[in-house]
Amino acid sequence: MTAVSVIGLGTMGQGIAVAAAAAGHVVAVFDQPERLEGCVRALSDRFARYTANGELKITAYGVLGDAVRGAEIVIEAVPEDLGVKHELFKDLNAHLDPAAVLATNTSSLPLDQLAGPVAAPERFLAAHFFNPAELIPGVEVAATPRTAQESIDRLTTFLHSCGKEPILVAPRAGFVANRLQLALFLEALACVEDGTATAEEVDAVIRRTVGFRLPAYGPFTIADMAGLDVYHAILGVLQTEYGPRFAVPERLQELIDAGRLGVKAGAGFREYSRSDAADLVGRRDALYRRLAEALA
Ligand SMILES: NC(=O)c1ccc[n+]([C@@H]2O[C@H](COP(=O)([O-])OP(=O)(O)OC[C@H]3O[C@@H](n4cnc5c(N)ncnc54)[C@H](O)[C@@H]3O)[C@@H](O)[C@H]2O)c1
Repeated sequence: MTAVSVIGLGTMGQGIAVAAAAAGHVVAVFDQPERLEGCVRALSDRFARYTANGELKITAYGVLGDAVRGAEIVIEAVPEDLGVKHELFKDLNAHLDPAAVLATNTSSLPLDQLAGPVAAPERFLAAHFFNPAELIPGVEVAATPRTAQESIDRLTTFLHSCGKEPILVAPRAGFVANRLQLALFLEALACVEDGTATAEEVDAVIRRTVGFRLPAYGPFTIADMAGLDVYHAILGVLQTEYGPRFAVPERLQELIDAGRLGVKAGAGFREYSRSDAADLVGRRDALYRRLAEALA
């Protein structure tokens, strides 16, 4: 059981607090005093929806120092504003336990800039949850060069204990998920603007085709299964039609030149044995059947 404090009890802070409380951790929460009551009410509702019959055990504080006293892990989810986060970190310097790990839930702010006023940078890192945080299993974890390995280990242990899957990525703006989500969004918008489909039609295509695939495998495994030569041919057509944003990347060309065409060649972005290839298809099909039923 870990003593965890969640600072900022809006959309994300509520979900993070629900996930931690449902896992049996000792949870303290803090928000601006005038908002605290409403935030805690919303948090209670979310907890009830999440657990159905669990009892919510959190303590809400209107004073920052009280909320983080004795906390082993502090997660901030205040607005995505460098100034607001810096002010909070300055205040926290005076109150944090010397061993406390401080995790930011920033979506996009570069971690080295964010770390500026943090008094103990070796215990500062990012834990990027996704909304709704109580339900979405993945959490991007990013550390700066100054973050101690022990802090990463303590945060990931805590996340595992909440049933989360921490995924370590570099501390670059937007990490991985937001870069990919925004790239998809920009191309979706281009489809609408050039008249290929309406926004509703784009949403339907994503939900029922490429989005339907993604719970099984990410873009590299999907590409290996499709065949990198197939991707190469499609990119050639799209580049002619839509320009250089679809040019064949050097990395893809190198793999193709080396004969690494994907699963069918035994290697693409990864290596595959014959049994791997059969497993990939078997697991994919089993999951898609369950998904199709669940979504029907
Ligand atoms: N909303 C999302 O889908 C999402 C997803 C991942 C990450 N994030 C990130 O999480 C963070 C919070 O986002 P959100 O959507 O929950 O915002 P939000 O506006 O819903 O909540 C922010 C909360 O912080 C409180 N707050 C403001 N200043 C404070 C301070 N000084 N001390 C304590 N509390 C303070 C506000 O009263 C509010 O309740 C941001 O960094 C955001 O980029 C958001």
